[in-house]
Amino acid sequence: MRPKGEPVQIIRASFSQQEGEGEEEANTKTVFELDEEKLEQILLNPKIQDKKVVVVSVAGAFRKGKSFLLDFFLRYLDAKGHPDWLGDDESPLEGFTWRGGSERETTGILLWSEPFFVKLPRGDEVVVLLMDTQGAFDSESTVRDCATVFALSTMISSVQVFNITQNVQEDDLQHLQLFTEYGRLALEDNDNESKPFQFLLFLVRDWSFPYEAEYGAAGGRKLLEKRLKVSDKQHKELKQIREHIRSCFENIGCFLMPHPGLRVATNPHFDGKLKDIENDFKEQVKVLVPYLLDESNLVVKEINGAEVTCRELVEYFKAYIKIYQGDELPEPKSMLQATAEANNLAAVSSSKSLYSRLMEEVCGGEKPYLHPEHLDTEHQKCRQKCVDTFCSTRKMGGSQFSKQYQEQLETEIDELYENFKKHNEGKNIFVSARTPAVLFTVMAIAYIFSGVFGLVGAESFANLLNVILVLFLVLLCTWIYVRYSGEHRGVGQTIDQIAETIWDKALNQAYTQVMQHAAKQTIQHATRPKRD
Ligand SMILES: Nc1nc2c(ncn2[C@@H]2O[C@H](COP(=O)(O)OP(=O)(O)OP(=O)(O)O)[C@@H](O)[C@H]2O)c(=O)[nH]1
Ligand SMILES: [Mg+2]
Repeated sequence: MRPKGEPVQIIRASFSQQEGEGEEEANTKTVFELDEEKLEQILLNPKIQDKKVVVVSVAGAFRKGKSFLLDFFLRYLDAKGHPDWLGDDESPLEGFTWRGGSERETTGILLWSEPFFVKLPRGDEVVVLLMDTQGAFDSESTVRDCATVFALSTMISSVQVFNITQNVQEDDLQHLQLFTEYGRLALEDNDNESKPFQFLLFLVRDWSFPYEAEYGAAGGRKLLEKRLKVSDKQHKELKQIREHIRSCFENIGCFLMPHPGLRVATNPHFDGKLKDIENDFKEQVKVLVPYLLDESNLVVKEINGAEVTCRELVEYFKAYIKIYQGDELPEPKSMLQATAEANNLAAVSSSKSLYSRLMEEVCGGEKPYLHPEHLDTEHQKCRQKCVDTFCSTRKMGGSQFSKQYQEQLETEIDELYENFKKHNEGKNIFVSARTPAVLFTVMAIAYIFSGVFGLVGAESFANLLNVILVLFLVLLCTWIYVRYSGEHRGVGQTIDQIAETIWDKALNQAYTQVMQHAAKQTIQHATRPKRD
């Protein structure tokens, strides 16, 4: 008996070609697109659009029986509380497409087209939506793709079934942490008090140790308590993962499922008939499905504490997908890539501090002024030494990967050198004495010329020069005060600028012109034919 309706792909993955730096670096990026029309057809159906919604999603690694399990959920909801909902032995399992084999089946995110209505014990009728997702870690998806699918389905659903096999392993927890963080980041809700997601169920498939923890929710609870336990003796990293997971979900459960039997797992002709499935498995399916979907266990979707209707969910879908289409979220990295990056950055940082240390010895605070050419030679020596140290430090990721970090190191060293250069210049007594020297020169010139103009009777010129003399005297006194007291440094800088402009525009030019003129005279004199 096929349930009414069909799976509808509302989020599909498409590939877009991205420009790289070189031709060989051009790569494809998966873009997740929302099929708004299909989504609206389902959720804006007048019969359901204003009803509160329960979204049950199943996510996890690929080829682990997610779609297969969802078809049992469909049977249960379709039977509307009938005790024999599991059906007869001969009907094949249909609904969300599932199949055997090692290649991935589901892509993107799918919803079941027909809504299921359930009356809650509190009185109102809600709509239950089932969501199937693309399996993570297939060979065609990047870490970003897997994180996006998992994060999106976690953000949209009120119940996230995290489908894993055989045990709750540390790598499952690490992936869960990465993926949920990717979701939490997108929500931009930095208030760490409230938990962003509702119910997470670790669903352990093929549990083979019922003698340690029995199948079902009670055994699951036992296992989960052990796996998510936080103790003082634990390493910080393990503690952090567990605290992170707990901080993301209001409620966390675990359910242990038995193996469905070899016919299910290995027979290519198995079509989902109940008669081919082990009894243990069927028994636990009969417990698991009501555990999630019974009217008293349904979890209505809430966002920021308010229950969400189907119509509102459409808007959330649109908003969330936009976040993942944009570039504002950081790129989640594979473990090796992230470690290689950290290694390289650490090597850059220690080489940089070596450069600073070496240069401090050459031209640090206490050291006297060094001729710029000499400083440059020292800089080249230290720079080479640091780049060599960087290259010889053991780093993950290979030499090609570390090339960009070497370039980064070189630019950062050059920036540091600019600072050392400025510092060294500051120690040049002639440079630091330039401002008072210029001010004093202007005053001297004004004094002499005012005397000359006084003598020839040009009183108004003489007076003007006296005013300039007083003005520069004031500037000189102010400059000395600023230097001495360290206050009003802006005023001091302005006076420095005035002095520098006068030096560049007038004195320096006059000096060069005088020198050039003198040189010309000397040459003319030397080349003039001698008269006997
Ligand atoms: N070992 C084992 N196999 C199962 C279980 N449930 C289903 N299978 C088999 O696993 C295979 C894959 O099932 P699917 O439902 O297509 O798996 P999926 O996780 O949706 O796979 P993708 O869509 O590729 O991500 C089928 O051959 C099922 O018969 C289970 O609990 N244990
Ligand atoms: Mg599937």
